[in-house]
This record gives sequence, C-alpha cells and structure tokens, in this order.
Amino acid sequence: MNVSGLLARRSTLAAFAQTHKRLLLHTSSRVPAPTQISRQSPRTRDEPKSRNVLKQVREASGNAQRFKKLLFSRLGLDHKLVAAATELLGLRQASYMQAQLVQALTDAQNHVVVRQETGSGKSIAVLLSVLSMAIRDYEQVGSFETLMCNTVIVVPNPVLAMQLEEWARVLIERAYPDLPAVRLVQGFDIERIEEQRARVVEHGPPVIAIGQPRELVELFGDPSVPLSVRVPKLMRGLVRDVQRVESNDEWVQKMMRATSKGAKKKGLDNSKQSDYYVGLRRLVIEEVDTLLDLPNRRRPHGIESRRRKPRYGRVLVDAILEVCGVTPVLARSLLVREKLNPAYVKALPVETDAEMLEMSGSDELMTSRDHQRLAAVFRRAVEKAINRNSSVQKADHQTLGQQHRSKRKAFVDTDAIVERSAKMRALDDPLCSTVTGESLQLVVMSATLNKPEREWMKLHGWMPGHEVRLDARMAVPGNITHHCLVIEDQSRVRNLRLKSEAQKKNVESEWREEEQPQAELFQMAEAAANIIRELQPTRAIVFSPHVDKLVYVLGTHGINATSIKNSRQKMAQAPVYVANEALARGVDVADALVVILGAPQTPDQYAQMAGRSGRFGRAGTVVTVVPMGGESFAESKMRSIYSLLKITPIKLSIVDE
Ligand SMILES: Nc1ncnc2c1ncn2[C@@H]1O[C@H](COP(=O)(O)OP(=O)(O)OP(=O)(O)O)[C@@H](O)[C@H]1O
Repeated sequence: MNVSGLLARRSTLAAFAQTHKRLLLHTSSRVPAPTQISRQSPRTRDEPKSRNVLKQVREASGNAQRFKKLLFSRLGLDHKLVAAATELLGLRQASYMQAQLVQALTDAQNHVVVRQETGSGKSIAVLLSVLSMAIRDYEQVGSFETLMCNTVIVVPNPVLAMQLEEWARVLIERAYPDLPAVRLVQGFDIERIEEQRARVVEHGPPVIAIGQPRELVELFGDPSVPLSVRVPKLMRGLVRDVQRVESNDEWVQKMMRATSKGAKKKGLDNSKQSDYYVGLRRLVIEEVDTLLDLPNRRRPHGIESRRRKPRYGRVLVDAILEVCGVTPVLARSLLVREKLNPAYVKALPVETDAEMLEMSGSDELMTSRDHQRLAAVFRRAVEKAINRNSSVQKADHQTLGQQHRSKRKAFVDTDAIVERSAKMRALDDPLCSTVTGESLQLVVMSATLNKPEREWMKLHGWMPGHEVRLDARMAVPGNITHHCLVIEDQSRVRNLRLKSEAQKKNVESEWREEEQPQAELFQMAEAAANIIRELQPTRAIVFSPHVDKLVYVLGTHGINATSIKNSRQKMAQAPVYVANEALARGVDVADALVVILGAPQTPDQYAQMAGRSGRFGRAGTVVTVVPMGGESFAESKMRSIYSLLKITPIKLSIVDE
C-alpha cells in the first residue's frame, strides 16, 4: 500500500473495532512471567516477622508463582486512601507482585530491587505505601511542624513527577480533605524551583518529595531546607537521655517533644520511642537505569568524561547515603560480608580485619564510639587501598570518595544536615557514624534494570546489607501486539519481513545514501498520521527524538498533537502526544496506541516505549515505522530487537504486503 493511499482509507469506528479484534486474535499468548522473590543473604534479626507477612500474602494468593489478586486494604495500607484509589484511579485488587512490594516497603527490613514488566503497577503500589505511611506518621506526631521529609522519590522526567504528584493529590483530597496535600507530597519542577523552594523554606519540606535529581539537589542543597535522617539507634539513646540533653537548640528540642508525644500516644515505653521519630527513611529511585545511565564499557572516553562530570542522580544518591551514614555500613559489608573487592581486605593489617569482624558481629551492642572507631578504620583502609592497588581500583576508590567533590561539597557543606550533625556532636554522638543501613531504605525500580546496573550499585555501596528482589524475566508484558512497518520508498509501505524473506529479495543491500534524515522523518510522520487515522485509538503516543518538529509535521497532516510535557494541561484537547523515550519513561497514559518512528537504539529503549501501551494487563498495540535504508539498516535492527526481547511481530492487516 501507498503512504498517501492510507490517508484515503478512513475507517469508521466499526471498522476499527474489527481491525482491533483481528489484532487481538493475534496477540501472543505469553503469560506474565512468574515473580521471583529472592534474598541476597539470610537475615537473622526480625526475619520471622517479614517471613510471616509474606507467608500470609502467599497463602492469601493461593499460588505464589502467579499474579493472583489480593485486596490492598488487607496489606495494611490506609483504608481511606485505598478506597479513593479504587474510586478515582480504578485500582482493583493488588497483584502478587504489588503485595510483595507493599510488604517490603512497610516492613522496611531490607532494600528493595524491583525489575518488573512495564505497567505492572510498581509506581502506584509505592505511592500508596508511602502515602499510607505519611498519613500514619502525621497521626502519630499530630502536626506538620515536626514532620520531616521521610520519602524522596527520584524520577527521570518532569512528566512522571507531575503524574505521581497528581495521583497523590487527588487521593489525599478525596480521602483526607482536611489535610493540606501540599505538605504531604510535592513534586519539584526546575521551572518553578525558586517559588517551590520559598514555600518549603516557609512551611517546611513535604513528607514525600518527588523530583528529578537536579531539582532535588537544588532543593536539599539549600541550607534552609532541612533533610533530617531517621536514626533509630541513635535516637533510642537520645530519647533515653532526653532529660539530660542540655541543648538550647530548638530543632533538637522539637524533635524530642514530637518523639515523646508520638510514643506516649501509643503508650510505648522509652526504648520504643525512637520508632516515632520521623525523618528520611526511604529513597525510591524510579527508572534507576536512566538515573545511572552507565557509560558504554567499551568507550573509555565516555567513562572518563562521566567520572569528571557525574550525573546529578549520582550526586544526589551519594550525598544522601553519605549524610545518612551508610558509608560506614558499606565498609562493613565490603570488608567483612560481601568481600566484593578483595583489595580492601588485602589492604588491611590482620589485626584490623579481626577487629572489624568482631565489631560487626556484635552489631546490637555497638556503641557510638565503636562506630566511630569503625569509621576511622574504614577510612584508613581505603586510604591504604588507594595507595597500594592498581589504577583501576584506584579509579574506583576515587569514584567512591572524591569524584564529584565540587558538586557534592556544595550539597553537603551547605546542607542543614551538616549543621545538624554538628549539633548532634554536642551530644557526643556524630550522626554519620552511628546510623545503620536499616535507617535508610533504598528502593530501586525499573522494567529494564539489568545486571550491570545491579553490579554497579553493589560495588558502589548503594545497597549495603540485604535486599529483597522482585524479579520478572520479561520487561515487556505479553498482552501487547507488536507491528513493524517499513517505508520502502515514497509511495510504498510494507510490513517487516522475516530474515529469510529479506535474504530472498536481497533488500538489505539497498542502501540509500542520498536519503536525508529530514525527509525520512516527514515520511514516517505521514505514515504515523495515517496509522492513527486508520486505527482511531482513544489516545496515542508517537515517539521520535525530534519532538517539537514532529508536533509540527503531524499538524500539517491534520493530527492535533502536543508534546507529552504538556499532557497534564492539555489532556482533553489533544489525544495524540509526541515524546521521546526519556520524556515518557514511566509515564502512564491510559489505553494509548504507541507509534515509534525509527528503530530504537537499544532493546531496553524499545521495551520502555512499547510499555506505554498495554498497561496492567490491558491489550496494547505498538506500531514501529522504520525507513528501509538509513544508517542503521533499520529493518534488520528491528528484527534483532524483537529477537532479543523474544517478541514475534505481527503483520499489520491494514497494510497489504
Ligand atoms: N491493582 C491494580 N488494579 C487496577 N489497575 C492498576 C492496578 N495497579 C496498577 N494499575 C494501573 O496500571 C497502570 C500502570 O501503573 P504504574 O504506572 O504504577 O505501572 P509501572 O509498573 O510503574 O509502569 P512503568 O514500568 O511503565 O513505570 C496505572 O494506570 C494504574 O492505575
């Protein structure tokens, strides 16, 4: 069929229904991959508790290996919030994965690594959990005055930040109309950062802060925005000694009062009061592979330039981990338990190693002085290791310790935490060396979180201690139908050919040097316009690296499109959004047809773009349009992407060949 010919074939709604039915018949019958839960290493303390909860979840679900449904309200989430989510967001029962995720978050015994299909409900489960906990904290403390930021959600783009903020806002407004939603949750946006920061300085930080790394670095880098950390053990000591605190410091006093009040309300004894101290306890990283954006291993230049100029995401996470005192815990896990880098161990004198082993074995009994000693030992060990070992290891240590000194310095030095930790020192208990890894839970999620990212996080100490893994084998859900159209020349469009067919016709060799990328974009845009007209979806997302240009070109073909950046304001007017992969990562647009223009660079990029359709088990359709020639031999690239993702593309029936 001819590109312009498609234009002429305007189908009616009924025709679309028929086409769609046909497409659905071809939908591959892959069942969702079973969720695997695994622990890095067996836990000793508190193990029975979390195990029991998971056992209950399993029993309730009947079969741990399948996505059986559970009630969110039975998972300990706030009932009113769950009711609002059912009413406003159409949330039904939780999937087994969501039940596991909610339990892992509310128990907070481990870090959590989630690699689940796109649209499987990761973000909404996390949001409901952290909102429920924020409401609980508020009820315990009784005022926003002393409630600090307890969850930071790092997102890859402003659209996802807005979406999560909006979900949270509508839920709070429906469930708790008297609470100021903006104090509970706020999305930070670089365009409004000054105004938002002023609000935070005046009223205090929101309990849940959502934003891109840069916005969050800007926000928490401000000395007047407090980011306190939850320090169970330290606080336990402090609360016991609360009468002895001879500090006129208002902040410490406030915290003490809030802590005691919360505990008294619950009728708890002093030793448990620390559980009601409220501060940063959870760092959630959405689309962690985007945040890390690991450079290609085979390109040393890229690695070097990343070292010189680290991404904001890393600056943020490293700074938070440092502030939360995870670094000394990292020392233990690296040196004693994981032994990931033997260089550390080798660098230590024998007696130091024994000393550390002894200390780490008696964790519960450790005093703040022990922690200080441990931290000092760790520093000496790292210094020694840096001096002794090869340049690669040296680079690694530098990455750990000094890499983005200037940025991080600005972050940490100006941060109110430093000031606060100095105040803590007045109590002879430096903040950073007394916190355990459990005081900050790290939750990393992505459908395309692969082994290199996991290894990187381990090696760089982002996950000291234990982790719960929620692993699915596939990144793309089985309920999506995939099609690929190839533009042969200006007047012909055909379906992707199998490799054998292509060899027969020898089309791969048709390299069209003279073809300009610009002209290709115009052709693909025309094909996209025709596909949208033909399939008449409720919504569509068209992907291309050239967002603004494509909005214009689609307009010339009579398609009223808008950039996904404006999706929240213009939802009603423009059912067609244009996006690139980065802008739409993690974004949820209901029932969208996905059209991808040009072959994606990697299978992960394809999986993420395709995953904007077929959300939470609904049927979805993805049509990729590629030019036949071009630099990358787009057709064969698409074939290899499909084969790597184990996808069988289906011929689009509206195209003859
Ligand atoms: N239990 C549920 N019942 C009904 N709908 C649900 C349920 N859980 C999630 N959804 C819906 O599924 C859609 C996708 O959810 P969400 O954005 O949380 O998925 P995700 O796994 O984070 O996706 P991605 O990997 O693309 O970021 C949302 O529209 C959400 O409302």
